[in-house]
Formats: sequence, structure tokens, C-alpha cells
Amino acid sequence: MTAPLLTLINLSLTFPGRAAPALSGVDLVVQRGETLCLLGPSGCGKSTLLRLVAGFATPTAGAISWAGQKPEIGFVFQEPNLMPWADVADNVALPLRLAGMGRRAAAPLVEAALARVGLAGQERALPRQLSGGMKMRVSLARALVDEPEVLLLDEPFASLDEITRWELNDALQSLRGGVTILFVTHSVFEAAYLADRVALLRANPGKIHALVTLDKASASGAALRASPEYAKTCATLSEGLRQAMMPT
Ligand SMILES: Nc1ncnc2c1ncn2[C@@H]1O[C@H](COP(=O)(O)OP(=O)(O)OP(=O)(O)O)[C@@H](O)[C@H]1O
Repeated sequence: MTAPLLTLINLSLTFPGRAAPALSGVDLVVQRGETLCLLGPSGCGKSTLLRLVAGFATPTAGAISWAGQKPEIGFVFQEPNLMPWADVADNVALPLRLAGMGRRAAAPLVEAALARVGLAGQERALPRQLSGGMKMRVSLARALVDEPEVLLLDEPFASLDEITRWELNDALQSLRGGVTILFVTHSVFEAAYLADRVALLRANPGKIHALVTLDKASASGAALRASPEYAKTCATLSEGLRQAMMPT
């Protein structure tokens, strides 16, 4: 059974000094526990939509409505944005420390968050000692450490090599169900792998072109990537993206 967590109603945003809206008339219902990917051409408003949901920006028109109180939200950006002078534990603990929690109380939560992203035992490492993929795992652990109900990810794995990206996709997939995920990507393959549903966006103005519900195969990892279902989903999304990029 599905339960709506977030409803966007006729959401629009025109940036100051811009004639055309970045987003126009976006209606979307996000279900609790789903992974929804936002896929579309550059400039169609994917990041803007995520920032509106996070509360980093204010819509010009329309409404954002949560079922109940606005939940705790974790945000992961394209860059890991780690403090270079602080070790992994202190980087991950940042949201807890900013909320006033002491280092000792934060330690078990940091440990648990690191275990969830496959970095158990790396507390004392410094960012410069980590690979790009490990830095992104730290960034993911920092977003998870205060157990958010919602995770917003803005092209988090775009600058990683393909194999590392697959590993990070698997790390994210292991969180599925427990947290509601909105994931911005340019990659048809990543969306096909991760999403329960894909919102295909078109540009000028940014709006939802189509919502695609994916048939989730029971397989994961290499078996899913090699499956005919996955190939079919990639083809469906590629065609959807092509249509979303055609002029109206
Ligand atoms: N702070 C801003 N001020 C003015 N215009 C902006 C601002 N931020 C974004 N825009 C414009 O809004 C539109 C949507 O931008 P946005 O970054 O949301 O798109 P995107 O789909 O995430 O793009 P990309 O895939 O390239 O990251 C673009 O035309 C962009 O130039």
C-alpha cells in the first residue's frame, strides 16, 4: 500500500531578473519509502526542484505540502564538501554537533552511519587519505547520521568512475524502503537501476514531461544490470528522455 509523504501542487519558480520560469506548474506526489529519480536535460530545473523541496529556495507560486510535520531531510550534493582538516568521524558528526550533541553521544550514531555506507572502522581517516568514492560515502553517512526520513541527492555520483558509481548505487539501494529518496541524475542507466519511479523533466520552462513507474526486478547488482528487464527499462527511459528533449 502506498502513502503520500510529499505533494507538490502547481509549483513554479521564476528567478529574480529572469523572464522565463525555471520551473512551471509542477504537480507531483511522492510516496513514503519510494526512490524517485528526476531525469532530464541540463537546465530543466532538477536541482531547483530539489532545492525547493529542501526549503533552500521559495516557490514563486504553488505549494509544497508534507503529510504531517516537515520531516528531517538529508541532502547530498555533487561534491562531497568535507572539512579537509577534520577526520571522517568529525565530518559525519557535523549535523549532530550543530544540533548541540556532544562528541561522545554522537560517536555510536556516527559508527552506525559509517557501517550503513560500508565505511566501518574509517573514523580516524582524513579526507585526503580517501578515494573519491570513499569521500562520497562519507558525505552520504553525514546525510544519514541524524536518521532523516527523506534523502535528497543532487547528481551525487556524477564525477565518479563507472565501477565506483555502481558500488555507490548499491550502497544507496541497500537503504531502499527505510527512507524516501529523491535522486537527481543525468544518467538513464542510474535511474533505471535505482528508481521505483522516474520523473522525466523537460526544459523551457522546466516541467514534468512524464512519470514512469518501473517494473522492479527482484535481482540486484550485476544480475540486475545484465537482465533483459533492465535493458528494457533503459530503452524506455532513453525514448522518454528523447521525447522530453523535443521542442513542443
Ligand atoms: N540562482 C539562480 N539564478 C538565476 N537562474 C538560475 C539560478 N539557479 C538556476 N537558474 C536557472 O534555472 C534553470 C534550471 O536550473 P537547474 O540548475 O535547476 O537545472 P538542472 O536541470 O539541475 O541543470 P543541470 O542538469 O545542468 O544541473 C536554468 O536555466 C538555470 O540557469
